[in-house]
Amino acid sequence: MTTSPLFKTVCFVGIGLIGSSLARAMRKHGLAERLLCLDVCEKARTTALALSVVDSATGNAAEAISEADLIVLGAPVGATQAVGEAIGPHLKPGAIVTDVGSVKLAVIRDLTPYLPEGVEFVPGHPIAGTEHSGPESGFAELFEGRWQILTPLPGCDQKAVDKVAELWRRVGSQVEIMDPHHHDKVLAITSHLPHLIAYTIVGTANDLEGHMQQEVIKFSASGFRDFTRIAASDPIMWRDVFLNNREAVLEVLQRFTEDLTALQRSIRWGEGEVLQKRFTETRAIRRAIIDAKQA
Ligand SMILES: NC(=O)c1ccc[n+]([C@@H]2O[C@H](COP(=O)([O-])OP(=O)(O)OC[C@H]3O[C@@H](n4cnc5c(N)ncnc54)[C@H](O)[C@@H]3O)[C@@H](O)[C@H]2O)c1
Ligand SMILES: O=C(O)C(=O)C[C@]1(C(=O)O)C=C[C@@H](O)C=C1
Repeated sequence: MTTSPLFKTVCFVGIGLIGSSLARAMRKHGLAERLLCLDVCEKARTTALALSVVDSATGNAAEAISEADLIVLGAPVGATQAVGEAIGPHLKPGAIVTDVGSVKLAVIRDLTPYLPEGVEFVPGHPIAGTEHSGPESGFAELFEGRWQILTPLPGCDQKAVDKVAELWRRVGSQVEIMDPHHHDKVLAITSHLPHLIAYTIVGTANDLEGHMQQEVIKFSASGFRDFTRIAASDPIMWRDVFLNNREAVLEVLQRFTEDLTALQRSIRWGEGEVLQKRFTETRAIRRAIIDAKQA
């Protein structure tokens, strides 16, 4: 469905999987008059242009930013300070800046010092993605039926928050407003820890002796295959997530390690009822998630 444009000129800073998916969705729904991108990677710029994801692509911040009404930051979260430094001097009064970073407190900390008066920042995080990266991997439907979390700071202009929320609703997402600190704690358990576990288990399998490694690939059962999908996620993006949500991840990892040790003990001592009770509880959680999706 095509609707009236919400923004005149939109600039994506980082036109990878997420930036290019949002650009495609905005084009599909007619939400902007002009789509630009600023990316440090020439290949990403060329690909985004060749695929008509954007109308114009540049590595020059002044050119990209000075006319933009909405700026969407889609670079790895560890690049936020560099992005702030590059775009800050060129932001026009009245512009809205938003981001899609998987971590919120660190992005707010690293970007805010570079934002001039009269520019509103509405931090955001789409709970949608894949293990692929780059503009060639994006698709317009990525955000349909998914959550978009916004973590505006006190004092942020409500009109800017409403406009960014409207953008995400129009690309098919459901919007939730959350405190950034709470966001980082919730995502540490629902997204960051699962990725760490996947990286670990696939790494452990890879460290096995040569003949065992071959068997792992040959007989990879579906449970392990699911882990390998997650473990194929972008190394730079995930390095930055762990370094920038250190406290929340370490806290939840501590609890996870204790729970794992308790299960290890139950296996050692043959406590079948303990294992069965735990697995019954976790099966109920899976079913509740599926039911909530279907509701
Ligand atoms: N991949 C996911 O599943 C997913 C889901 C939700 C949110 N996110 C978040 O979205 C952001 C982008 O992730 P992605 O998967 O699209 O990454 P990606 O690797 O596909 O794209 C990132 C792009 O940013 C560019 N970039 C890097 N540094 C830059 C800089 N200083 N200035 C301009 N461009 C720069 C890169 O060249 C690349 O084109 C990350 O912050 C990530 O945490 C990712
Ligand atoms: O489906 C996947 O591949 C994802 O990992 C997506 C996923 C997630 O953990 O759910 C990954 C990182 C995000 O910041 C948001 C979404």
